Amino acid sequence: MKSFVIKNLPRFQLTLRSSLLYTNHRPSSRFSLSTRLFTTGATYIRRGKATAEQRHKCAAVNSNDVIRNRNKKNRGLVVSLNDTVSNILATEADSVTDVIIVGAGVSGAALAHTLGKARRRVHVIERDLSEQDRIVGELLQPGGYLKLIELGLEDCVKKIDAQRVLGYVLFKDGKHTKLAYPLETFDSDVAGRSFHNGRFVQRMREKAATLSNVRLEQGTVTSLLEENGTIKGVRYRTKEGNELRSFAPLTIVCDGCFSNLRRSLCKPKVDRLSTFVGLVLENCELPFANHGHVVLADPSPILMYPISSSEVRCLVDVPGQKVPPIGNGEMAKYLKTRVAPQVPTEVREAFITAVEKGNVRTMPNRSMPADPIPTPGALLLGDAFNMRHPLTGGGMTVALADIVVLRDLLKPIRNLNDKEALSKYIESFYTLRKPVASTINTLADALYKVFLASSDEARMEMREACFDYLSLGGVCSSGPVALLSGLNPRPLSLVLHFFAVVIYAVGRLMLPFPSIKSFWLGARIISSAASIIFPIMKAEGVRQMFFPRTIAAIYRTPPSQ
Ligand SMILES: Cc1cc2nc3c(=O)[nH]c(=O)nc-3n(C[C@H](O)[C@H](O)[C@H](O)COP(=O)(O)OP(=O)(O)OC[C@H]3O[C@@H](n4cnc5c(N)ncnc54)[C@H](O)[C@@H]3O)c2cc1C
Repeated sequence: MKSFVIKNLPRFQLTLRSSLLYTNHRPSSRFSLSTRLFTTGATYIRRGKATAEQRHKCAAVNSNDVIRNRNKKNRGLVVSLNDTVSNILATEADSVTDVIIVGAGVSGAALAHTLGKARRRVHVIERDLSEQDRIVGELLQPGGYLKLIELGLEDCVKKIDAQRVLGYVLFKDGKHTKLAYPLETFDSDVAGRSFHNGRFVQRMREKAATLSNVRLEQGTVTSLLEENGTIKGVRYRTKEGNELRSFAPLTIVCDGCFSNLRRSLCKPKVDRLSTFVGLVLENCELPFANHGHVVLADPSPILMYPISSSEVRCLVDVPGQKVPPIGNGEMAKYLKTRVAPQVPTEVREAFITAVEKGNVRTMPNRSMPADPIPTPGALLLGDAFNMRHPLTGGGMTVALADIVVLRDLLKPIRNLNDKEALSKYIESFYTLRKPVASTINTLADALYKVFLASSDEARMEMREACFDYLSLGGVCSSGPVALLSGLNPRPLSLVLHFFAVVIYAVGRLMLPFPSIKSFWLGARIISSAASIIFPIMKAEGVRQMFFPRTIAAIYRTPPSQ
């Protein structure tokens, strides 16, 4: 059997058996234009299994551009199929692809491997298969690592110079407090991991591509194909500019935080909270090895953690919608004069050197509660579906936890063309994922607001109390850290700790003797805390978060096989 090497995966070249279809990467002379234009038919032709009828259908599709654009404005990038052709396509596609995955980032790559291992025929379409250099998704919480193990992907954090993370250190006004992950009851291998996101994703893509039933293709999905309210597949553009279509009974959209395709599958309420300014610090040692560092700076937190044995990622939060422009030097000035004096002295020089080197990147920090529009044949996953502030590094943990839930739910469905069963399982997915996802989301957004510096005395009292509460140790630190790390993401525990901080903040104002001023400040702290947490919980869905059993769902737990 022949092998093909995908050349645009420089770090981990993917070697694929010739039975897989890689339209983009094949010597074009070996394939006719129609073969390259319609991948589904092409698979058959390539394998020499195409019947005359199938060849005919394939040609018919290529010669008929029957896609109409209906309600594009209101529905997002969704186009409708002409009935006749879609029937032909359904017959073709049913026998070839079970699941189309849009995007092979953290979610898409992990999902491709997971569904491939479950013997689904998967077609992954990813815009850029080369190794990305990004400032996102670089710290995987231990809870996320446990999910990686459940998915059999833990080896993807090996051989990429990933660093073990054992907890956090919080810095505030010259003081610091160490918060260890509660890992005592776990295997010694379990810990957080920090790494270059691109290396991690590339390892997962590589692993998915080793499965003969996973087809990884470089292309940009431009729209979802819909017929009578059911998503039938996608339309995409290859690297060479060819417009192709792919069809499957289930399309899972994992196109990340800037998703163009989410609009028809959810009601996106995106809130831009702040911006992370990312730098890489070289040749320096963090004050506490193997720990994430969070500085409660003014106006907002600074994060640091190792991403390799010689590099430290520094993410400076800039609140609001705007950041100082990079081009005219204002950003460098801001970082040197306002931020540098607040970073720990051990890394200050490396911080200034990194600013002067000029490799400064920015990324918006956005929050978006999951609000799906249940649509037969399609599903959103990852940041396309749900986002939270990245302060707590929860995004990958939520995505991987969702994949575990989805994998278990889909297991009993042998035929994904059974639309009714598929829709019911997918609806159960929205309910089953909620307690874990909404706990991590609520904690991230609430903690970010608590950690912001403010001119409001009540907010500053709350910030101070939160730092002191976490410094108390025992359950006061292990409880919140278990939530943050994804080791024990329970909504009730989150609410208890949040209000324990509020009571602690108010209680100490009353000592040694309460005064009218302290009563008034205490009332403002309570009101301010409520104004932080209740809107987030409302957006997440109080009922789904705390009382998922009251929501109609066909399965409360993944059905036994
Ligand atoms: C600044 C910042 C820092 C973060 N840090 C952390 C952290 O430390 N830890 C953590 O757990 N989370 C972190 N997150 C969140 C984390 O990055 C995301 O939750 C995670 O990457 C989501 O994975 P995803 O697969 O949904 O999206 P992505 O990983 O972004 O993948 C999306 C993929 O889809 C592809 N794509 C997009 N459009 C198309 C298209 N039309 N057709 C084909 N392919 C397409 C893209 O090329 C990309 O490969 C951070 C987020 C931000 C903003």
